[in-house]
Amino acid sequence: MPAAKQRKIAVMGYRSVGKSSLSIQFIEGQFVDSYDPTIENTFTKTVRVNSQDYEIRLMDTAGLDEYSMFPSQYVIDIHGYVLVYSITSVKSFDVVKSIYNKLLDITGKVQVPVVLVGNKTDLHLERQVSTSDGKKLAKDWNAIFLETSAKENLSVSDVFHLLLSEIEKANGNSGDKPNCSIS
Ligand SMILES: Nc1nc2c(ncn2[C@@H]2O[C@H](COP(=O)(O)OP(=O)(O)OP(=O)(O)O)[C@@H](O)[C@H]2O)c(=O)[nH]1
Repeated sequence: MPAAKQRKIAVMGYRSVGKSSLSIQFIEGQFVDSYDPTIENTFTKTVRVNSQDYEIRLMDTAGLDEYSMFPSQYVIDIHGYVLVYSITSVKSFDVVKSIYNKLLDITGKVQVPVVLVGNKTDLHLERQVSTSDGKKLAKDWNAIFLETSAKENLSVSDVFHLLLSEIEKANGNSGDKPNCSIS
């Protein structure tokens, strides 16, 4: 059995889009229906994907807006990003675009492993961002796109599993081969 790989993932987006709820649903398998703004939280969990164990450190970050500087502590050492908006908020969709542009700017990379997540699909009557707009944005970024509901635990673990695969690809690994790159 290959040794567990350590992967650091940052969950970012506008306020109240469900970053903490997605993180807690993935790590603890529960949904807490209360709102407690996050300053910063780190969660850890070991998961197995494609016969490889990963020790995930999940950084649940404070909500940003289009005027926020990209927080420097989420540039170095982060292997991949979960960028979250709420399907009930156009503003949160705009903010996620601004975060992505700042991320590329500050890392100086043309591409980083990203999963774009449209959360709160259970609130379909309040939808303001269409699935096709989300898909199109992710295509422009060459990123993975998923719609989720942290409340109903819909596609939540897929977000993290797919991001781990993207990180492997970015490291030049197609799957379960040993990772010898220095990234
Ligand atoms: N209906 C519904 N509500 C959700 C979902 N995800 C989160 N919420 C609610 O949205 C509110 C904000 O959720 P949080 O997870 O705290 O959002 P956050 O993005 O971490 O917020 P900040 O820490 O302020 O950045 C809470 O009341 C959650 O219960 C979801 O999938 N469906």
